[in-house]
Amino acid sequence: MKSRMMGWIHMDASYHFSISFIELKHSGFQQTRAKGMENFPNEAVIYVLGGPGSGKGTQCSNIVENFGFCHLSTGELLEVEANSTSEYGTMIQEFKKEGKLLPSEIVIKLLQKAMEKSEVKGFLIDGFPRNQENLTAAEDIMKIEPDLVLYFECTEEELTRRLLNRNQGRADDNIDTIKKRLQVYFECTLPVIDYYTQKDKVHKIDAEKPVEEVFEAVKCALSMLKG
Ligand SMILES: Nc1ncnc2c1ncn2[C@@H]1O[C@H](COP(=O)(O)OP(=O)(O)OP(=O)(O)O)[C@@H](O)[C@H]1O
Ligand SMILES: O=c1ccn([C@@H]2O[C@H](COP(=O)(O)O)[C@@H](O)[C@H]2O)c(=O)[nH]1
Ligand SMILES: [Mg+2]
Repeated sequence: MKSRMMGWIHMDASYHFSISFIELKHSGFQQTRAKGMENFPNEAVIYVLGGPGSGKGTQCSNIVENFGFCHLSTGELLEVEANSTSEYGTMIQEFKKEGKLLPSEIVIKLLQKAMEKSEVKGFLIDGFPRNQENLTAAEDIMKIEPDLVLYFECTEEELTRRLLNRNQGRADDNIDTIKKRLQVYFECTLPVIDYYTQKDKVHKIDAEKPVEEVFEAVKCALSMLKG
């Protein structure tokens, strides 16, 4: 029987955190090989990073369609949580509006739950880790290490243009919040990408190109993972 130690988080109403450890039994989880996943290693973890609007979600959809990974966007997980009866709903909406990063404890709890629930054990983790605190939580609490980091590089001008034209009703796609999100990205997330570059995990992709060309580069990066 396979088991793994994972951290779990408790938070009280005044946002104080404590972490305890529970042993999660994996015996009940099916190691299903989804269609398209046959050539990838079991439990592959791919981090998908890049500025807001760089096309992370767009390319993750393409990857899922072609290769069958489980796509987990932490921004979307937070949105779902905010729209539920969660006690953190207001906090999440406020942080998103300000383009600020939520405490790692909240994000990893949602991520852990989604990973445990997924039958497909190859993960595309979109938009995480995006600061040093996230990175430490991923390594020390979740005990996950990416097999590969896809880094979508794009200019600030193009990111801003795309976000202003996205038209998906996102409350943070307005110029004031976009400026704040970009600042957080440059200050907090680029150092995370540098960290994984030092570890030789990063595959940098020119995300300024049309969607189809970006996907060709993505396929090339994924081919390095195949066993
Ligand atoms: N290569 C591309 N060229 C032009 N437009 C693109 C490209 N990739 C994505 N887009 C468009 O840019 C917008 C942002 O894309 P997407 O939502 O995939 O970005 P994201 O990185 O997930 O952003 P966020 O971090 O805000 O979630 C969408 O309207 C999408 O259709
Ligand atoms: O790991 C995360 C992911 C997201 N956030 C907050 O959500 C918004 C939107 O995220 P997208 O990935 O662009 O959808 C982001 O600006 C943060 O406020 C987070 O805190 N942590
Ligand atoms: Mg996205």
